Amino acid sequence: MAKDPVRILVTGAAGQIGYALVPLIARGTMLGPDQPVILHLLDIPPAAESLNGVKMELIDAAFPLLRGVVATTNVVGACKDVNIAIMVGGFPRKEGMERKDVMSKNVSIYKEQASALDQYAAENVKILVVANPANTNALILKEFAPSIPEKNISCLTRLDHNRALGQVAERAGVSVSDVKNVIIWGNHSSTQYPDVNHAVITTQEGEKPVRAIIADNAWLDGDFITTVQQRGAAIIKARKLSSALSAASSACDHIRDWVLGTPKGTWVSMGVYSDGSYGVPSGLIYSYPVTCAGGEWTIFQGLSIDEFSRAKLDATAAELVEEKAMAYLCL
Ligand SMILES: NC(=O)C1=CN([C@@H]2O[C@H](COP(=O)(O)OP(=O)(O)OC[C@H]3O[C@@H](n4cnc5c(N)ncnc54)[C@H](O)[C@@H]3O)[C@@H](O)[C@H]2O)C=CC1
Ligand SMILES: O=C([O-])CC(=O)C(=O)O
Repeated sequence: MAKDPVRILVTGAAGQIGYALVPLIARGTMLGPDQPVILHLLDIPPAAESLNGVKMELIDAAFPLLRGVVATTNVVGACKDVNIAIMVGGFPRKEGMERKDVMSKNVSIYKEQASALDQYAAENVKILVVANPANTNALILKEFAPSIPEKNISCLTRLDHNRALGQVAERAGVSVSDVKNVIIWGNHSSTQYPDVNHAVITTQEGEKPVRAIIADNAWLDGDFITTVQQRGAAIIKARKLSSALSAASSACDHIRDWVLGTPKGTWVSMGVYSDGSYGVPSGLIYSYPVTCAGGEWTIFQGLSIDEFSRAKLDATAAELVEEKAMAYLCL
């Protein structure tokens, strides 16, 4: 029997990530080739005409799975009955800025849109915050949407996770699909900790630790980490615009794994509400290794954390505590 369509909200849909993301959703990359979708596209009035152009192109592309497009500048109309919300709307940083430098512009958007989602979204809506500072925007959204369970609110660190997979694959000379179980800990910022200590590469002789195959701890503990931490800035420097196609693709990966489940023996990184796991203060949106099944994520427990890693997990947590205080000052 044909499935009922799922309503997916994309905010900031007239922007660069929005333009890359909506065709992926309409093609089935996010929820699979048999799942019809209705897209709800939100942007602000100055972008209304451009948003309408995106709607026209979606119609022109004749996507078989696309059962409807709502393009609006009205937050309530956009949030009505949505099952999934991808929150991209906001302002990107420019060269030379840190992501938290756009905090004052963006957190107030998340407070306002939290209320609309709280009141009008479908029960059990799953929310992914992409706009920066992503973890703190997601935390503000959580705090101002009291009826939405915290397990339904997340932020995107899958792009950092995918960047880490890409760096390891290039260095090891293997296919990216043979690398798994890297971890991004903490904030989607330059304090994030890309961790390969539990990551493996599939070889003809089975799975081998990344550290054994790459055999270059100086690189893994040095340039690898800074390359992933600074990749967003490197893209801005090169394109004069921040990452868009990779962000859109990673947002699809994030939702797909959350809804449809992670493959057996694999975890992915998601920014989720911390419960104190791995000694991280509770009450932050912190990126952890998670497995997903039945539409729910679970923090993967029991990994050993060495002294080098401990310091990095703590430093990125400390930045999130600071950002939380800064966000409340902005509101
Ligand atoms: N978490 C992650 O991995 C990544 C996050 N980002 C962040 O995603 C956000 C979007 O990036 P881009 O698409 O490149 O920016 P963009 O400037 O091209 O698009 C943003 C869109 O949001 C709209 N917007 C602004 N305020 C809004 C509001 N109140 N409601 C609805 N829409 C609103 C703008 O009109 C614009 O169309 C930025 O904050 C950027 O820093 C970007 C890349 C990766
Ligand atoms: O770096 C930025 O400002 C955009 C972003 O979040 C990323 O590419 O990871």
